[in-house]
Amino acid sequence: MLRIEHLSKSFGAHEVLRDIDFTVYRGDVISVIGSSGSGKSTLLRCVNLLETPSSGEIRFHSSNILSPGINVPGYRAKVGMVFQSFNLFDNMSVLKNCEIGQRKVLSRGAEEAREKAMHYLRKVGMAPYVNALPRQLSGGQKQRVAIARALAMEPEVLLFDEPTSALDPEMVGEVLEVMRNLVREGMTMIVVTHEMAFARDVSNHVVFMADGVICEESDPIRLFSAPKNKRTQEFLSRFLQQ
Ligand SMILES: Nc1ncnc2c1ncn2[C@@H]1O[C@H](COP(=O)(O)OP(=O)(O)OP(=O)(O)O)[C@@H](O)[C@H]1O
Repeated sequence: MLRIEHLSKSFGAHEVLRDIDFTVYRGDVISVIGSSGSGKSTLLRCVNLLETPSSGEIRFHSSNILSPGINVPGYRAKVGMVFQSFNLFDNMSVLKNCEIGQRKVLSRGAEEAREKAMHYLRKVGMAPYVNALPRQLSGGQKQRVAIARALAMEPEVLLFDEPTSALDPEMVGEVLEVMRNLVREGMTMIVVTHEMAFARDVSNHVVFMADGVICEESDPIRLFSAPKNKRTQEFLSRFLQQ
């Protein structure tokens, strides 16, 4: 459903992504791992069009979404994103946060938007907090609201950019549990993560990046038990020592 072809991205003279190619099939759960600064977040931001690639193509159901005239909000509704820092609207209640995108981008009526918002807030266990403001919530609760907000758009693919990195350790589990439930339901996901256990146990495909290129990719069993690339081996052995 999503194909990235020869994607490169530079910030000035700094080439951050180089000739990235990969394909996402329906139901895939792809973890993107690699050291800090290897380009993982930039890759996800390019897929979501928060950054404009310097070259290459992104095909979603065979249309090139980098062509002029593409409906960017419409595309982002189908390819949703969950950020490390939640990106909730601070002045809006939990419910409003989950309704606003549906109203503005999908032109859903008030009642339908409310129903969908409630449905997905229940799914992530946040229905009791509909009237709360984000500042009244813990980090784990904020992230669960952010996931409900993305789900309320009923996307075909969800992109997660280090969804647990900003959380206190005791809150990581509740967010990973919500993500595991989505995987069980067949959600297609790309997850940039430092959670190696999630990458190994939950995804069906793992992409290892270093210095803006994909060094190695495979199913998690092979990648974690017998990495072929020297940089993958070094990266994983550092993690195993921790
Ligand atoms: N807007 C920007 N302007 C200039 N350089 C940027 C910008 N965004 C990212 N970079 C640079 O691109 C490189 C890759 O950053 P990116 O955040 O994609 O890496 P990452 O693998 O996600 O790292 P981390 O795991 O620490 O989040 C870094 O050197 C970073 O400084």
